[in-house]
Amino acid sequence: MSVADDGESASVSVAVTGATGEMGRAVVDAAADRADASVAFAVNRDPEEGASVEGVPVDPAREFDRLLAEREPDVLVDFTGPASSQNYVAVATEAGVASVVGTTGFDESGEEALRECSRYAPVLKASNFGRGVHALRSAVEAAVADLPGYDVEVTETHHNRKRDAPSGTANAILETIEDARAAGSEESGERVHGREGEAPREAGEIGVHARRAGTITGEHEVLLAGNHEELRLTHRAEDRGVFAEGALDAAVWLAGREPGWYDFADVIDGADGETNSSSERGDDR
Ligand SMILES: NC(=O)C1=CN([C@@H]2O[C@H](COP(=O)(O)OP(=O)(O)OC[C@H]3O[C@@H](n4cnc5c(N)ncnc54)[C@H](OP(=O)(O)O)[C@@H]3O)[C@@H](O)[C@H]2O)C=CC1
Ligand SMILES: O=C(O)C1=N[C@H](C(=O)O)C[C@H](O)C1
Repeated sequence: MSVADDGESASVSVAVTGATGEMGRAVVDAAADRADASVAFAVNRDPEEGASVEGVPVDPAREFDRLLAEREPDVLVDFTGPASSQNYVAVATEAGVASVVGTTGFDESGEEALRECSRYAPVLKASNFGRGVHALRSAVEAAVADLPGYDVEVTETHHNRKRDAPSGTANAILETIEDARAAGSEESGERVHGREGEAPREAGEIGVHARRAGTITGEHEVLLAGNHEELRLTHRAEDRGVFAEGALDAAVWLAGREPGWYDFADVIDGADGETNSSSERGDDR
């Protein structure tokens, strides 16, 4: 962390991986307009010679260890893929650098590998850095508690390049629904992914639908229906800058914390330095 003349913390420096991807670009772009965060360096798997984003050179990923040692960033910000994310976080942890992970689509062993790193350095992982999604999950929690027995269907819609389904955010919302039902002693049935053929709805099941089309940034809808009425709670991201700003807020919050496992809820709710404090809302793959 660089220090201003008056002794106040001035700017958290971040290493950006996947820098020529959609989110990597958005993070570099957002950092350029902030006083509290700056880019220490940016890498991508195999950038073209002389590649840059917003004037920041993009180095090849094979230089990652060297750049960590030379530039000493405070925090890694990673939006790549599950396999590369695990590698980047492991190397950053080894160097004593905190990690903010926005990548989604981890399986259980990938998630476990990240959690193992969080024993040695701070790791903050969130499937969605939109503040509105945090509010959506709170609203879903309240609605499920107030409407026991209502049918619930979750639908997410994303651009046609997205690899994982359902989205990490949809999985987090599903956890929220199941936790809220459990808290109210309501039984949750299976998650049913799409429907085909003879497939009548069972009581308690949660329908899950993933749509992929065009350049849609990201939309999540939770439909609750029963008692001849319906409630639809929807979040729509209009621009990836929303996620990038949230990830940088998380990086600024995470810098200098104790090793531990953190969530974006900790940033928004202002948890102060607890280790392994998050996860009250369950898994956030
Ligand atoms: N938490 C949140 O708020 C958000 C999370 N996401 C998640 O972030 C991730 C990235 O999304 P997005 O930016 O749209 O995707 P892109 O495909 O646009 O970018 C991914 C980047 O990661 C790199 N990458 C992928 N796999 C590897 C690998 N095995 N080794 C090295 N580099 C790799 C790609 O390199 P190359 O160009 O060589 O393929 C690319 O630069 C996804 O998991 C997505 O779900 C997205 C938006 C918001
Ligand atoms: O891949 C994306 O684009 C997004 N992925 C995240 C997810 O899987 O939930 C968040 C956001 O919806 C955009």
